[in-house]
Parts: sequence; structure tokens; C-alpha cells
Amino acid sequence: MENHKLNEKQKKAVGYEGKHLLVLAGAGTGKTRCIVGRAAYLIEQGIAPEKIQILTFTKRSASEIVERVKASLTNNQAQSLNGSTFHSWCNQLIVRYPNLFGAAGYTVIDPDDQLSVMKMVCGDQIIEYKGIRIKPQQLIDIYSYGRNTRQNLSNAIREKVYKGKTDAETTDEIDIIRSRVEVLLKAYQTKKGEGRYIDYDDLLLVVANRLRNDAEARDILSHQLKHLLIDEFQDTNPLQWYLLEPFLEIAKFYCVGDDAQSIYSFRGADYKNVHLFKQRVPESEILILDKNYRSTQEILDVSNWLIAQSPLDYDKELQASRGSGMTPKLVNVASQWEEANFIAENILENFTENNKQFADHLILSKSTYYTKPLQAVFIQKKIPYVTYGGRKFMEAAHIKDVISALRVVNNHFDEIGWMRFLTFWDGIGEIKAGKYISQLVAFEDPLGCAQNLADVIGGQEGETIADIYNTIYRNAGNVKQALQETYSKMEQALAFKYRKDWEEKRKSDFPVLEMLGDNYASIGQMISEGILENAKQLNGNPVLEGSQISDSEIKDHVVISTVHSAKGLEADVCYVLNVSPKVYPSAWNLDSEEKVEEDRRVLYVALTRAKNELYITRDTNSINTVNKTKNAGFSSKYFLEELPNQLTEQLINPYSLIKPRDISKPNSIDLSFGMDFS
Ligand SMILES: Nc1ncnc2c1ncn2[C@@H]1O[C@H](COP(=O)(O)OP(=O)(O)OP(=O)(O)O)[C@@H](O)[C@H]1O
Repeated sequence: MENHKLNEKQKKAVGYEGKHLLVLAGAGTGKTRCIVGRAAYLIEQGIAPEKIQILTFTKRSASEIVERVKASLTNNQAQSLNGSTFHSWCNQLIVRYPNLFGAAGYTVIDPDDQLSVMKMVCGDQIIEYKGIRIKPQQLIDIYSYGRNTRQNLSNAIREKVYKGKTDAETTDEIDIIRSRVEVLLKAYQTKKGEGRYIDYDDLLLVVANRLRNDAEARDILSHQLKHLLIDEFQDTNPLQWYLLEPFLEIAKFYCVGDDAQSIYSFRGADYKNVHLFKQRVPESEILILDKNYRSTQEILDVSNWLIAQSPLDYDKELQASRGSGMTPKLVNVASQWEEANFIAENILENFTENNKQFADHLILSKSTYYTKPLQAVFIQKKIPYVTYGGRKFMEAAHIKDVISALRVVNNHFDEIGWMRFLTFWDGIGEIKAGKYISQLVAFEDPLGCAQNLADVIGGQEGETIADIYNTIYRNAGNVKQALQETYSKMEQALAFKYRKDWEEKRKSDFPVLEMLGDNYASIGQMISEGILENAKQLNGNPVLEGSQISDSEIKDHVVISTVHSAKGLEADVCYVLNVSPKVYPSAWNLDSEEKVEEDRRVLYVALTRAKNELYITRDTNSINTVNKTKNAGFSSKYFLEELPNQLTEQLINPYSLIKPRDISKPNSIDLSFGMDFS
């Protein structure tokens, strides 16, 4: 089992006997291995797996850790081990204890729905002042930032609208618009209450507030939970800490983190939180790991150099236990097309000639958007790939259409659900739908809706809608059946609405949705949990990627990921895309030292994913702009501007290097050839 491959310090961490521990360690030093080892160790010590909760930042890393624990133990010992994100954990608690948390009958709304609620609240009101315009999405950002960072409204406005500026003029402007923002945010809160909606941040707050204020709640949970294992601790934000704090007396904390990999400040994370651990957590210790097992020294040299350029003191110098390897390549490209072709050819060469698999390759980009040309080239050259960091399955429009029908049966006060479901049908616009909704939410319960729906709407549409509603109502305890019947009744209309890409893209998602439904005991559970899930793994089969069902046999694929979704990942060969001026650091961030330093950490996370080969690409055209990005107060220069030559090997025009050799002078051709004119 994994435990056997631990070094002395890792063993000490895994078998820690004290109360709370923070394992503070650099990239690739075995933090994930320590979490896996810890969970396995606790189970072997006789702790019931359901009393251990693993918390991570992505669903993917949660399931990966749980799978690894299971694989390291025999006899299905870890069958009921639970790993989840903060949101999904809180949601599970709320679903398990509906009375305790007082949220029975509430519907969880995702960011799209949150925006719909905010739009309903704003109507045609727009906050405008001196060239500043605050739209509904920005109001949500302000609200969420304030709650996640636990800062007051003025500070949240300052950060989200005025990019953190603190001058007197800005402060005056904030004072003026503040009260108007407050009115709309309060109206949003009221609307949530009326529709019985819980937004993502509410999930954490509902649990946190209950536990902080209610000794009975703490007592109940203390029988259910003994150990909290928290990954990426450096990225916990003040709201998450507010949630975790009451658990300090309930469970033992085992946290792992790296201050140099903190990349979520936009969600309020503060890399310094790891430094405050001992102060905040009584009866705690910190253990440091310093030996990197992932990368060769040359890769670490570039990463160490990058982080040493920072004015912040991370006190990190990673040493490779694996020793020396290949020098990283700095690949200068003239266009995204050239970059994409270089990478594709490189991967194909590795696959056909160097005995590597597609899965040995990881491509990292700041944004998914930037990788579109690359994806096009991969499709053209038939390189299998998956993307991490894109839109989630349950957020796709055609899925939301069908789910909206389930939502309104589950909670008939759900106006967003009604609006989507009713306007799905030809002939019902928003105005008509609005009228119907006001009648429908007046019924006391879903049964009332079921009985009267056909009359409220009338006509053929009324019949169809009522038929679907009743079908779901009857099958509320058999989600798969409910989905199958709903889909068959909506299929024709769906195929028409999405006729552009129905056959190629969307249709195949429905069998998957039905399979997904099979995992839930009721439609209520599916709606509240399913909305939070990525649905990438179903019954152990990788089924969904974007809008396709991938063949479960094909497991070998290149991973294209945003850096933010790549935490914890590693690969033999890594390509870090577009490490160009104005991107690292971003031209948008030059006025803030904190943001520049966060960009540096993003690049650090990306570089430290590589085990053996690292390719850093950059756009040659933008290199000329390097010297224009100087700023008075602090250094915001292009991160690679002073990269010592010996740390990388430069490749110029790399794609032309691997194109077939042609002769320098063109030959003439004969076009009067091949046709027999006789
Ligand atoms: N004691 C060890 N002996 C051999 N290999 C190890 C040991 N500890 C960790 N590794 C290997 O080193 C690599 C990095 O480990 P792991 O992913 O746990 O690090 P990490 O600290 O979580 O990294 P990061 O924070 O960069 O994601 C993995 O391939 C892991 O298998």
C-alpha cells in the first residue's frame, strides 16, 4: 500500500497522533500522497471511513484521492469514504439533516440561475454613476466577494468595481453608489427567500451559522465526523474558514498546503492563511516537507528561479530527489497555429516513436478559450483529448431544459425553473409565462399544480406541460424513469430547438443524464446534488466530456487544462502555453502587486506539473513589447524577461523545424497533363 512508499517525514505526517496538523510543503513533495496515506492509515487504525471527510477544491481531485485510498486498502475497507468539495459537502449535510439546517424543500441554484434571479430583481434598473455601470452579474460578484472574504459592502465594491483603489475620490464615489447596491442586494436576498433558493455561498453559510450558534448541532455532527482531511489549504478563503472553525472542536484537522501555489485570491483566498495556522488553531503543529519527487532538477531550477524573483518570501527551494534530466525548452512561436502544430506533432512523435501514451501529455493554459485552435488541430490530427475547466455537464442548455421540468415538480415555488420550463415551449413567451407563474406559485403544493396546470395554461401546450408534470410527479421516487419519460415527451421539441447540433452533440447526453439519474434516490436529491456535480465519473466509468459520451475503453488521452483546474495533476511531458508578455503577468493586473504575484504563482503551479519534459511556449510578436510594461511602484515586468539563458534551451520557429524538408527554389509544374484530347 501507498504507506510503504513514504519517506520519514511523510510517515510522521501520516501517523500524526496530536490533534490538528498542517503539512506545509512545496510542489511535488507528496502532499496528496500524505492525504491518501492518512485516510488509509486512519481506516487501518479502525476509524470508520464514513467518519472521515476529505475536502478538496475540485470534484475530480476528491474522487481521485478516494479512489487511491480504496486501491491502497484491501477488502473494500474504504467503501464508504467520502471526498467532496466544500459546496458539495455542505449540501450533503443539508440533505442529510434537513430539519437541523432548516433547508428542507429549498432548491440549490447555480451561477446561471443566480444571475436570472438578480436580473428579475433589477428589472430595468441599472446603477450608473460617473461612467461606472453596475450590471446584474457584477452585483452578484460584489455580493459573493463580500461574503467569501467576509468584508463589508464598501470594500467589496471597492475591490470588484474599482479594482481595489483607495484614493479619496474613489471612496466618495463608493459612498454614493453603496446605498443603491444595498437596496438591490437586499431585494435579491428577499427573492431567494420567496423562491426558496439557496445559492452556492449559502450552502456554506447555512451550515456554518448553524454550527457556530447551536451546541446541539455540534453535538449531532460530532458523532458523525472524527477527521477532516483538507487539501490545498492555502486556497481556503475566509468564508471557508468561518465554516471550518466550529469543526475544530468536533473533528481532528489534517491540512496540506503550499503558500506558493495559492491561486484563488479572486475568490478571497489568502496565501498567508497557512502562516496563521498555529495562531488560529489551538493544539496544532506544522510539519514541513521539502523533497520533490515529481520533477527533474532542471524543471525545478526554472520553477525555483521564478519564485525567487518574487518580492514575497516563500522560503522555497525545491530539490529533486530524482536528480538531473532534460533542459526545459522555451518554444518561440509566431502564431497560435504554429504553436498548436508544434505540440500536435511533438505528441504524435512521442506516441509513435518514443513509446509514450497520449495520457503522458498535459497542456496548460490560463484560459480554455486560448486552447480552441489547439483543439481544432487535435481533432484534425485525430489526437484524443479531454479538457478540464470548461462548462459543466449540468450547465448545458439542453440539460437545463429537461432539469427545469424536474425542478418545478420538486419545488413549485421555483420561478426560475418555471420560467425556463414554460418558455421552452413554442408559443409561450416571458410575458405569458410570467402570468402563468403567478397563478402556479399560488397553489399550496405540487399536487395542486399537477391538478390544475392544464387549465391554467390551456390549449395543446397546457396538455403537454401538464402531462410531463404529472409524469414526473408520479415518478418522483424513480428518477431514471422520470427522466426517461420526460425526455421522450420533450425530445421532438428539443431536437427542433437545438437543430443546429442536435445529432452530433446534444442528443447523446440524454442516455447519460438517465444513467446519472439512476444514482439518486429522488428528484430532489438529484437536483440539489446533481447541480453541483461535474458528472464526469459515473459508476466508475468515465462517460462525459463536454457534450460527448466517450467510449469507456478509450482512456488514453491528452489532457488540456486550465492551470486552475490542474492543481495536483502531473505528467511526463507538459506544455505551458503562451507564457508571453502581457499574459504573465496579465496586462490587466499591472496596477496591483498582489495580482502580479498571483499570476506568478499560477505560472509556478503550471511549471511544477512536469515530471521529465517541460515546454514553455511564447509568442514572438509580443516579446517586443516587453519593455513597455514597467510600473513605478513595484516590479511588474514580464516574468521571463531576465530568465538566465542556461535554464532553458530556446527553439525558434519550431513547427518549421519538424515540417518535411523542401528545396529552396520552386520547380515548374505542367498542368497540361493527364487529359486525353483525342
Ligand atoms: N516518498 C515518495 N517516494 C517516491 N515517490 C513519491 C514519494 N512521495 C511522493 N512521490 C511522488 O511524487 C509525485 C508528487 O507527489 P504528490 O502529487 O503527492 O505531491 P504534492 O505535494 O501533492 O504536489 P503538488 O502540490 O505539486 O500537486 C507523485 O508522482 C508521487 O507519486
